[in-house]
Amino acid sequence: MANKGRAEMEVGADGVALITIVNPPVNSLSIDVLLSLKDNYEQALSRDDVKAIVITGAKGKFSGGFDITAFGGVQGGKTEQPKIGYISIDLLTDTLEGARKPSVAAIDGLALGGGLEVAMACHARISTSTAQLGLPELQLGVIPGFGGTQRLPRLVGLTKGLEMILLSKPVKGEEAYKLGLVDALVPRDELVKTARFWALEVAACRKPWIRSLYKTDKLESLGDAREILKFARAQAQKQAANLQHPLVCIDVIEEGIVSGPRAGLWKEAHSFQTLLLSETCKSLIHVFFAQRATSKVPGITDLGLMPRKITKVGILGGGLMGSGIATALILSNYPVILKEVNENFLKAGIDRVKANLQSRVRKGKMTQDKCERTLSLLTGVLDYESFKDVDLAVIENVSLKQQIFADLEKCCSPSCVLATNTSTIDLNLVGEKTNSRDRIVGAHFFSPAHVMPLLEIIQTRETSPQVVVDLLDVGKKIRKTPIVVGNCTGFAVNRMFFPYTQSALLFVDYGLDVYKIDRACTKFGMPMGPFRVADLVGFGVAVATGMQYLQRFPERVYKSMLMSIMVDDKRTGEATRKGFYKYDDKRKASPDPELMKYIEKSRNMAGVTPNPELMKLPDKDIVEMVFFPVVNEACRVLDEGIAVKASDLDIASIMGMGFPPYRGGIMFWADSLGANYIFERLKAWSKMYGDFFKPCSYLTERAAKGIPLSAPANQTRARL
Ligand SMILES: C[C@H](O)CC(=O)SCCNC(=O)CCNC(=O)[C@H](O)C(C)(C)COP(=O)(O)OP(=O)(O)OC[C@H]1O[C@@H](n2cnc3c(N)ncnc32)[C@H](O)[C@@H]1OP(=O)(O)O
Repeated sequence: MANKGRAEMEVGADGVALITIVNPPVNSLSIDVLLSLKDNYEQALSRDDVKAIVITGAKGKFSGGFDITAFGGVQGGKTEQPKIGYISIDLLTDTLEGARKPSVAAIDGLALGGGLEVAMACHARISTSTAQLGLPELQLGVIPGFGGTQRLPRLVGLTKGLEMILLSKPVKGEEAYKLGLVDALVPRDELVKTARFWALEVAACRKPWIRSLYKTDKLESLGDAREILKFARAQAQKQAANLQHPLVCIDVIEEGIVSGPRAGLWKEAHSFQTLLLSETCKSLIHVFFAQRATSKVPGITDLGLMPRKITKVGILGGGLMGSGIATALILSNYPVILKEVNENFLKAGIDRVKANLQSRVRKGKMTQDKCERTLSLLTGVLDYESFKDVDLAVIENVSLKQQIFADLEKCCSPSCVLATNTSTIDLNLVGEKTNSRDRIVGAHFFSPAHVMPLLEIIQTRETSPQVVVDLLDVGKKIRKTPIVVGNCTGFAVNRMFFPYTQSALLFVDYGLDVYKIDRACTKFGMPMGPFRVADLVGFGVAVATGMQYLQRFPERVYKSMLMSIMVDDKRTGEATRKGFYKYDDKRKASPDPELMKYIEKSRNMAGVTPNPELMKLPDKDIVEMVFFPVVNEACRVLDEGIAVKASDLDIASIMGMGFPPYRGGIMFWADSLGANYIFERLKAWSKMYGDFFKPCSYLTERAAKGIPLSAPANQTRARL
């Protein structure tokens, strides 16, 4: 097999060996790179003409960390791994940090995970101000495994070290310098030169020769350290009660503080190995690659098309979504023209954008000055005059979309992409009165649009691949994760979301408690249960969406009357302070005993007698009852070719519905339980509760053949 990357060494006349990590695109540390690093080191240490060593990464990136592609091989038992502790102790600690010749890391671009750990094993670090330094391993379900749990707290202090590791939060060079993580900041073109000089100065004992593993000046006293660790444990459990690895990480850090850094290194190495094989790690690695795979769309991104440059965006409608989209765009430096129908609406739209930016200023995410510069990218207009030179026009939920598209066709340049933000509307209808159907595309943002990370890009049969490529590029620039889907009622995310609420409503009619369902879902890892979400979104939207589904899929909609009954009583969710929960002045939700009267009415209307046995169900069953219909619908979405691949639905469920990422997304989770198990349960429920649960043909077939739900189907009738 071809080598996966290498480290290259060049010895200069100054006596410095420059070792460069070369493994595009992010110079990840594959086993090949690490072994080659070791070879180079041994050579540098044995050569008389080498006085000091500088490590850097090729093409302006130090290293993106351990090679994540190798995780899968290890988990599947296919890749042989070096023995435990070989990299972190033998190589980085004993060979590199313990060497008789000093090493300096020259950091530009990124030093993440194992990359930063290599740098921390060096005796000094020089960085550019824009470099990103961090230990994001927890995001992947593991802990730093090359000494990071020991060295980072010793370099930046325990509190900051814990924050960076537990939140997987990198810092920029500037902050790293203030924290003492790097020793000097220099411009990019002076980086290697300064590092060489620094390394020679260390060798000549004119600059400190620091082994970070044994630094203690930044560490708190044992008593204080224990308090800090106790607080960190409580926080970690509060944030994600189902996750073990943050707690393991804190234990490993504690071991180093209590029993010394070498004991800490050993505990780290063993824990890393165990966590690597955990379900959480497997799920999170899957999510890492699935997220990157969403922008690889067969038949679109493999045609060699380059995204066209979008220099200006026009937005029609400055309501909640329009203003959110405008905010997202100007935050990424796109000039935006916002059109409204009258002065009042326009002012309200611009004020919303201002409020969105001000909220960032208040949270310390943006300076007032930057806020004003960003806002200057927004222009409000009342006519189409300035639309002549826009490259992308986004239409918010305005009535008369057809007319608007016909108008736009006349005003905009013939190459302008015409995008509509919609959650349900049929795109074919929207473009009916134009000759521009090839440049009409859906851009479904999730509210609040400047915060939520997902962007559904909806393609009709006529949308050109170029237009999709253009929108994928804009999506990436405004830091959204895009998924490309076909045109249908609800597209991918809402198609999956609908059965989630439906199933919950059905089981309330049959005797389950609203709050018990919500609790089971949040314990499973959802940020909110289906009823709390309905309160947040407002019943108006939920009831209207329900009607659309009823029209489109009458055979599998459960007609619960509960929400309509509550709407009749002006009880429509959080906005009215009363929904499934009641809300106090601070919008804190609490269960409302009054709810029972609506539930009883709903049960009467449905003609069902509640079954008290349902209240005895364990949380696991409730979760399955709520989510298996979602799996069933996800299977239909795949089968119909609305989504191209199962992993896109994993990302859609995580980013659009809040499905816990550490379960890998809806399809990945379903496969962990097995198609047959899901099929059997749905079949049993469909006998008891009706066709809402009836397993679809895709699920039935895969269950019968024992094929995983996410395995690609050769014969998928792609609608894209
Ligand atoms: C023992 C150690 O402690 C354990 C570890 O080090 S675990 C690894 C820790 N490192 C990380 O978690 C960093 C993960 N990577 C990232 O966050 C981001 O990729 C990044 C910030 C490095 C770059 O982001 P960005 O420029 O947006 O590019 P992005 O699309 O994400 O990545 C570019 C490519 O590099 C790949 N890549 C990124 N990091 C990688 C890694 N550590 N290993 C292998 N491949 C990696 C991506 O899969 C992608 O491949 P593709 O082009 O085939 O899809």
